[in-house]
Amino acid sequence: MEGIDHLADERNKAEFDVEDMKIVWAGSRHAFEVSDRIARLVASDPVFEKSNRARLSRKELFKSTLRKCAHAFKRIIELRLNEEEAGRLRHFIDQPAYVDLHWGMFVPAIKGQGTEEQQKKWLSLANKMQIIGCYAQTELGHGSNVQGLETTATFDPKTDEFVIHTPTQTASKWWPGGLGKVSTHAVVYARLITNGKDYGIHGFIVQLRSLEDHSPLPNITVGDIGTKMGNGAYNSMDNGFLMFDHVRIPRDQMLMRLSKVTREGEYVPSDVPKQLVYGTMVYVRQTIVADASNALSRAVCIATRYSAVRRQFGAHNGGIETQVIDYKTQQNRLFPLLASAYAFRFVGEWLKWLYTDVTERLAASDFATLPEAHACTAGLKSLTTTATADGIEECRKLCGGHGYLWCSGLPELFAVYVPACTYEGDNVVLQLQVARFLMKTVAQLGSGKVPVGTTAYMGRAAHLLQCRSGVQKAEDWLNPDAVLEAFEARALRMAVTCAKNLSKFENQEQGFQELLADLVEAAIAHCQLIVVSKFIAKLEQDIGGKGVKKQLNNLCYIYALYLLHKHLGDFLSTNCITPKQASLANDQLRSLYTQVRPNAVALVDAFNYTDHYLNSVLGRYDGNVYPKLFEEAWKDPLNDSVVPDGYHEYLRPVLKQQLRTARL
Ligand SMILES: CCCCCCCCCCCCCCCC(=O)SCCNC(=O)CCNC(=O)[C@H](O)C(C)(C)COP(=O)(O)OP(=O)(O)OC[C@H]1O[C@@H](n2cnc3c(N)ncnc32)[C@H](O)[C@@H]1OP(=O)(O)O
Ligand SMILES: Cc1cc2nc3c(=O)[nH]c(=O)nc-3n(C[C@H](O)[C@H](O)[C@H](O)COP(=O)(O)OP(=O)(O)OC[C@H]3O[C@@H](n4cnc5c(N)ncnc54)[C@H](O)[C@@H]3O)c2cc1C
Repeated sequence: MEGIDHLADERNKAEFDVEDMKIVWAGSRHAFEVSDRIARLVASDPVFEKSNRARLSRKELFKSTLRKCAHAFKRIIELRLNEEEAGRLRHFIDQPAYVDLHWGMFVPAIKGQGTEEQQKKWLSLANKMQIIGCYAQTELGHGSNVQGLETTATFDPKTDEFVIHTPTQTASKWWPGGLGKVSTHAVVYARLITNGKDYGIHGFIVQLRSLEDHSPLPNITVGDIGTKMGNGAYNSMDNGFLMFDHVRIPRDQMLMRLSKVTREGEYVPSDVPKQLVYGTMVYVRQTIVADASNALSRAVCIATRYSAVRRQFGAHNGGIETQVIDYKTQQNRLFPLLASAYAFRFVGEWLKWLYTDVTERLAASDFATLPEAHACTAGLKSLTTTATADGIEECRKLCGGHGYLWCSGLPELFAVYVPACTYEGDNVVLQLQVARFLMKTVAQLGSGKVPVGTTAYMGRAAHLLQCRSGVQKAEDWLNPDAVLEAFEARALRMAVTCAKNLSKFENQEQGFQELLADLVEAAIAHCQLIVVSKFIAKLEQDIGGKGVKKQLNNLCYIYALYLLHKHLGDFLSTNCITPKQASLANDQLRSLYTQVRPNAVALVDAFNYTDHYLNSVLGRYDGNVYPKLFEEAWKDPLNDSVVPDGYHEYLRPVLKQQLRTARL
């Protein structure tokens, strides 16, 4: 059956041009061409083979990760890949590794917080990987509460050095990726103390290991924190612990772009907002949002192809059974995830734009949009990673029993992805940042200050607080204004209710703590509005290609109406819509599922994933699932022998015992 496309019928049904959709998904023809070329390069290189990852011991997995990283670096140099191509190469190799933190956090931290001189010195080493760095912020005792970190950096004016110290066990750095076994350097976040005064958290570049033999430098204790969830999965990463015993570093290894300590030990605060010390997190949260659509689309691609291959029930007189993708329940679970993958793609594109914009403004000393950029990156990181982690697990269930096999690709994808709900900010803690931002915005509504950007809708409070949806028939829910108004009214009303409840407390902070759960829900409503509005904005762009826009339109309204259905309680209790209108939204949703159905396989083909990248028997491009499941089963080490190891010691005696008992 090799070579036959079992999904050909599905592909023939498509009502749009997949090649054009591939360009939309990639963001541009250029981005598509780069991704396509690099994905094939990775897939054809045996060093990047990954189908046996689950069977490797932790040590073997880690060593093979080092090999892949070294080989990737060699290929980048040999092929003279530029930054974009190198990034795609790492992406398609698809194995969490120290390089993610080196390129993803260490380098950006120095770029964002180092002076020009510091950048020149450290980036020239880091860019050539003559040093390898990580981002050492979290401690055993504190992760979310960054202000609560305990590691100290005390200035010693006698020697012009900082003394980095771990005063307690809970002050040990704990979690940084790449720290455990690889990094030679770290950006360490510590409390800056000079002249006996504590100036709070600042970043310092600290060398951890010898560049000659890789042994830890004196007074540094460092190691791996242990095995994490799942076979293979995130265990290729050496998340580490780190303790300092009065380790000395030169003063100029404090990252001094924002604030400085002089030779005399005087602290010179920055004239820019001190929150910029959190800048690396804003950057990484933005990349995590862009990455959410990768992970979700991957799971959806597997579940969609397999749902078209899999048949259950419905056969009459020995005829062919029903493809499970034809069941409305399957569609109701799968298609909103397909729509979410596209929605997150477009909101990720927009967030990248927002980040670039705020970076340019900051460079020109315009800090006005920083709070919004923080709220958007925090809130969307939280929203998209939660939905993606839940979505991957849903895709596993959509694949029935076979989804639970490692070779479906879904268990490992889930185990690799799910910590995204925690790292770079716990998802609840991050929504509370959005809630604080919303409460501030609501409080300013009467002050004449006009809300802008993603909170501009709050400026129309007079209308949005009292409007009633004008939807009268199912098709009215395809009107962007009707959808936006419902989402805006819901978000605003939830935020205003929280603000009103807050005002009942004499102590605002105490009130905030009391209302945490409601505040998180209001923040989520605001973030969902952002995603819906950016999808609608995408549709207003000039999108060419046969039938492409129609498909995107369907997906956009599936995303919005599915959210409306899922959060119906919010929409009804805030009186934004009536039960009748909710029922019309459901009718429309069912109709959209019917329209998407013939296009579903082509819509996941548009992700342009290679079989290597998917690493899934169920998600194979050719749909040839069953023979390949057998092939994988035969490869399992348990099938190396017909009679298992341990039979003579542990099975035979039991069986014999039972036999004797049975005869009695
Ligand atoms: C191919 C490539 C694909 C890439 C694909 C992805 C790759 C990705 C691989 C990932 C691999 C794992 C990488 C994990 C790497 C870690 O996990 S690194 C560690 C990350 N740690 C965290 O995120 C900690 C979370 N905690 C925090 O961010 C902060 O402490 C909190 C929660 C925001 C609280 O801050 P706080 O200063 O204690 O308190 P708060 O009063 O709330 O804030 C003070 C002010 O600062 C503002 N503020 C707070 N944070 C910020 C900020 N970040 N910016 C601006 N302003 C801020 C607040 O709004 C507030 O403003 P005002 O109201 O005063 O005006
Ligand atoms: C795979 C992985 C990789 C990581 N990589 C790095 C790295 O490279 N560098 C690094 O420095 N760190 C790294 N981290 C650490 C990560 O950033 C932290 O774990 C994360 O910020 C969450 O902090 P925490 O562990 O202290 O959670 P906690 O804050 O202890 O959270 C525990 C619970 O308390 C709740 N909670 C906490 N505070 C509040 C509050 N104010 N209000 C309401 N609820 C609250 C949370 O919602 C959560 O349910 C990594 C973590 C993981 C899992």
